[in-house]
Amino acid sequence: MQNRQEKISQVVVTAGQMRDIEKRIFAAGMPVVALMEKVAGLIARRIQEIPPTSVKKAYSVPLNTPFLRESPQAGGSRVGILVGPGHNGGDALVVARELHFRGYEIWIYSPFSKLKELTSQHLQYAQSLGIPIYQTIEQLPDSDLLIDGLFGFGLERNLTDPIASAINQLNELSVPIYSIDLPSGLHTDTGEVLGTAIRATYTFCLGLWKLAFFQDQALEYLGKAELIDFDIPLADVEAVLKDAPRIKRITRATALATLPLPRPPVTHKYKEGHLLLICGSRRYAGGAILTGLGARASGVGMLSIAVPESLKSLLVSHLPEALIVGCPETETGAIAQLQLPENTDLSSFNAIACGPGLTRDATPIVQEVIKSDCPLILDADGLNILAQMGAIATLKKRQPVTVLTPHTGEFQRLFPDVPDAKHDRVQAVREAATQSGAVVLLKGARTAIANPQGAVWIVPESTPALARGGSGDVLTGLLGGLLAQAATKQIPVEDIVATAAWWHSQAGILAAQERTELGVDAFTLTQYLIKALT
Ligand SMILES: NC(=O)C1=CN([C@@H]2O[C@H](COP(=O)(O)OP(=O)(O)OC[C@H]3O[C@@H](n4cnc5c(N)ncnc54)[C@H](O)[C@@H]3O)[C@@H](O)[C@H]2O)[C@@H](O)CC1
Ligand SMILES: [K+]
Repeated sequence: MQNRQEKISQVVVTAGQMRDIEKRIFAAGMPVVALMEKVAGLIARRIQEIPPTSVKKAYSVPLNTPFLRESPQAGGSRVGILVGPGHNGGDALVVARELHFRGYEIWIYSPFSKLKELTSQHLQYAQSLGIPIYQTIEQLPDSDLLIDGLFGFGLERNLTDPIASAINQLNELSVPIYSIDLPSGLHTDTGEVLGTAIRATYTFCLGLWKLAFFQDQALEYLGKAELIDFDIPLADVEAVLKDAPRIKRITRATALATLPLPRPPVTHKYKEGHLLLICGSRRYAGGAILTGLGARASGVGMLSIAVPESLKSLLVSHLPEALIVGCPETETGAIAQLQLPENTDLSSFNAIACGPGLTRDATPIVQEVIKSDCPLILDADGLNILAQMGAIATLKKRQPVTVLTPHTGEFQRLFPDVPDAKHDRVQAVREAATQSGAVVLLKGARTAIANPQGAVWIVPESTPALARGGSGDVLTGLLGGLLAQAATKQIPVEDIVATAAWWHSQAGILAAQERTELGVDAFTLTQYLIKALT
């Protein structure tokens, strides 16, 4: 049984779902006022706890900046509170009041003339405490920290002046900004910037993770993100999400539970999966090695690698444990024909991963594996060839599992008619999967994986260190190895794909921590895969 915290940390909601969950809580009797007190109290506490060194823009704040002390000296810590018209502004005003009583020097920026009732009451009380309130940006005194409570999930249209230009000016100050719920100006679901948006140093996401936190276009605005769990009952979450296809964050606990560990005490190599990699060409020999090393790290029982004949000895020297199948090659050095060992055909394998380094000259090979009845992963040139064949029509004819692992460019070539790959990556990957019947993994800063029923997994953390040639080849091998091992188990394919993507990201994160973001070449990455689990 997963505990509540683990379950809550997996959930990702849209603004509409969050509103419905909130409605249930209020309908059950929780007073709105009490919930705001509770949530804002938690935020105020976190603001006092966060050490300045963990803050991205900390260079703009001297390390001993007093505003972050538990008990700041009176007059030493200046916090500006940005207040919007809705309950996001109400949260910010409760934070203002709490920090005021903790000895911080507070001022309030409240540019809206019409506020929701509760927000207006909090503003009135703040004023009665003598906290200065300003309506225009020009009046604002200096501060050491800004708290952004302009808009939360209630933002529904583009920001316009004067608030848009005020946000632009606030972003220019070299002062850290902590956003409440999400940086004001971001669309809660797509993460799009609605006119302009606060560039936060830190964001306190309230209650449940909102979808924007996992959309690539939002990342540079979010800063460091943290979930403030305010005890939303799981029953309310379940009641609202019930039949809707879920969007989930893959956590360490889920990924580890999906890995084929521990192994049964009595087993043999073929029981632990037989993977066939089809990869490489004279031009791209390294891709085949990296794919093989990714597969090696998966622990797969048997690994066969089909490459052009002229690459055979190279592959043997790098992967002595693998069965290297040298194939006849074209004049250009691509695989011309799959020449599998005697008594073996494509159905002998538990999974096939096909694509890295093939070149488009291997088109007949890709056509052949698509016709096979073996679970299949297509990557790189495998995807480009599939795109030429017409991805959706081709995949619809295929019965067994297919996994596609495109980056954004490949995705657009595969699914030219799926709208919005730039506007909303999560929606795009979901449509691609439902239309094609494949499990689709869309690579990015936040990789998203969808199954044909529309369920989505998101890899919640990664590193730009992985934006490097060959790192995708490693993922393909790793994923192939896990898929082959899962062949006899009842694990949903998308769980395996998400686990592979999570593992790949974790290895990148660990390698970048030890070697900087410049030190994570694809070969080095393969050396961190096992380390990331231990
Ligand atoms: N979901 C929950 O259970 C809780 C929510 N709380 C807070 O409540 C927030 C949501 O509150 P609201 O629904 O009041 O929404 P917001 O506070 O996000 O703002 C909505 C207000 O902004 C106005 N508005 C929207 N777009 C605008 C634009 N482009 N220009 C100018 N005005 C615009 C709307 O008319 C409305 O008055 C959350 O983000 C969170 O901070 C917390 O107080 C407590 C718990
Ligand atoms: K906000």
